[in-house]
Amino acid sequence: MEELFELPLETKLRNAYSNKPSRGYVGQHPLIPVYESLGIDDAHVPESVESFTNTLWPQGNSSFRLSELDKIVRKMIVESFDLEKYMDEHISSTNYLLRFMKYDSPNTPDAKLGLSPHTDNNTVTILHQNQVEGLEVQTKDGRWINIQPSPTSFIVIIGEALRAWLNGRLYSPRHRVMMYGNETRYSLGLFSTPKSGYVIQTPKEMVDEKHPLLFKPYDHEEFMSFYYTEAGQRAPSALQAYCGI
Ligand SMILES: O=C(O)CCC(=O)C(=O)O
Ligand SMILES: [Fe+2]
Repeated sequence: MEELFELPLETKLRNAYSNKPSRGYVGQHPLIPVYESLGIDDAHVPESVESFTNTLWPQGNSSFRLSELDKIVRKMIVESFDLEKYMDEHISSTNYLLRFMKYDSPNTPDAKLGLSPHTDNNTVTILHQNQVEGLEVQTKDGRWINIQPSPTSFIVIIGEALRAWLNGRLYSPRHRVMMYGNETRYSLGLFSTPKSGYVIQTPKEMVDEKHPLLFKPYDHEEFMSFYYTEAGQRAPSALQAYCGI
């Protein structure tokens, strides 16, 4: 992964530009200048990953199978809520975005914001990073806890799309990246994301008197258009503002 970031910026931009938000190259943002990332769309489609990796590693590279881990996690969740009859639809209604991220070290005694606090809007996020700390997750009572990086584990984060589908039964935590010290941080995220045109609708089994319906059915891609508007960015919960009941 480090070689990837040794490419000149112009090459990365030329190779990886995308019109869709959070796909392709993202970086040079004045609020978080230490952050750069590269997102590969349709990361579960071998041809799309191959064409991307061929551009970056013409000498070849091993294939990514992280999507299997995502499916295992989602199947376990579906089973634990007795929603097996929705399994096929749940699994087949997502695409994958694979994103590489680079956070420059601040090289100052002060911490620097690497990525602003947010919840993930997609279904499930799987993260892995080099041995440089920085990811922090907010507890329900507002405390930030530091996630210790491990070379042998992945971090799984529940996204808002899954929270909405499960009518709030699972929590989608706010998280951020804070950079300290003088080491560059690299991370990799696989984001399972509802397909465009697929309407996320809470199964009736998840709704009862104790658990009234939280969100109207919604299309993720249309919600993302709202998310990037001023109203979406200002709302304490963009999903709540968009389709909350
Ligand atoms: O770099 C990380 O560890 C976190 C990235 C993240 O939260 C995101 O891209 O949504
Ligand atoms: Fe995130």
